[in-house]
Amino acid sequence: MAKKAVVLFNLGGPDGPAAVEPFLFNLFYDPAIIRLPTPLRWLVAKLISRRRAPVAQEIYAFLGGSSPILPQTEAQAEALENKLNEGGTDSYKTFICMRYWHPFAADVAQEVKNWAPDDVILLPLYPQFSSTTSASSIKEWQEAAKKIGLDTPTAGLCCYPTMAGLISAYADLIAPKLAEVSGKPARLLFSAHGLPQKIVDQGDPYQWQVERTAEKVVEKMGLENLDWKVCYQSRVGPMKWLEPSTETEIHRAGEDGISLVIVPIAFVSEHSETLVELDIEYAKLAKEVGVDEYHRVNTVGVHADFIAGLAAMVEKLSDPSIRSESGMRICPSGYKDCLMLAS
Ligand SMILES: C=CC1=C(C)c2cc3[nH]c(cc4nc(cc5[nH]c(cc1n2)c(C)c5CCC(=O)O)C(CCC(=O)O)=C4C)c(C)c3C=C
Ligand SMILES: [Fe+2]
Ligand SMILES: [Fe+2]
Repeated sequence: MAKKAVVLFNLGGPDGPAAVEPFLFNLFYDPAIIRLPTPLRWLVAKLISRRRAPVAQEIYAFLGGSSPILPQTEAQAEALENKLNEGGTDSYKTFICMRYWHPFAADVAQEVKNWAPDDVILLPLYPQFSSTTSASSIKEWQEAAKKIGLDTPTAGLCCYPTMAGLISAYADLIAPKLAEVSGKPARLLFSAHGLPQKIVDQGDPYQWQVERTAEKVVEKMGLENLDWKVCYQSRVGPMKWLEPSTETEIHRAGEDGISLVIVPIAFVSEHSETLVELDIEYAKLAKEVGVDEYHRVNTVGVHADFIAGLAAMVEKLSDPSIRSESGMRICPSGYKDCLMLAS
């Protein structure tokens, strides 16, 4: 029975008020986020994290001072481990690795090494690939693994924007929310975390993949004349970010005098961007600008279709014939645009 370690990657979040500023520093010190050389990047990260901390602390205060992203990811890791070990011949163990707060790659790589697996599978919990998320996490992992001499054969998954289990989980979660709309007609807003336009212009496939996810969900819903739109939330800083923004779309819905059903299309668990930004800030804005009804669809979380889809991809990755030479850059959904570890 082969031992297989599955490492789930996500962003991470502060585990208390004192962690907010150092968490933000780690985020802005990431060269995938702030693309400056080292001493300057350190200084910029210090300045931005100090300035942003009070705003972020207010956001996390709504959640009791900390992010639920780790417990949410733990639930997903447990569900995936159970699914993978269901009657199979391999023994799977899931690990969680966060990019900007604990558990960090250095500690998790050591834990994986101590478990002594025959195979390691890297699974970013980002359906759509971005240089700022999946690639940044995998790079950090590879550096940590190298440092401690973890040289177990490793396969990684770049992205899965149209994975069947993801799409059917969304369709299943959206349908009852659409049915809840009782007043004016509804528009479905697929809201993804934004990205500076410059990063997309440099070749990041995130926006393209987000659009593919939304299209597939709409196709799966099979509703005639469904009114829908992709938009981007959570802008930070003065740069131009992807458009239209979610705020702009909420204003437009108010002008059109319709209802909104909002779907977080790039997050697979609940955290500040869903529980505060979507549920509190945007819900308030929707009311102010005259949106008739505002409903928010839950993230896919531990939805059985999503977990089964992840498990199927992990099992597929166990087949060495579908791995590239480096073990990475696997794109089961056929996205040639995926740039992960192409270099
Ligand atoms: C698809 C996922 C994400 C992308 C792409 C992404 C890019 C990105 N984010 C920032 C800045 C911030 N993001 C923050 C929180 C946050 N971001 C994501 C996901 C993506 N980010 C998640 C899941 C979370 C929530 C974490 C949690 O609550 O646990 C924050 C902190 C919150 C705040 O201050 O508003 C910042 C800052 C940039 C600059 C960026 C791309 C360049
Ligand atoms: Fe973010
Ligand atoms: Fe890919």
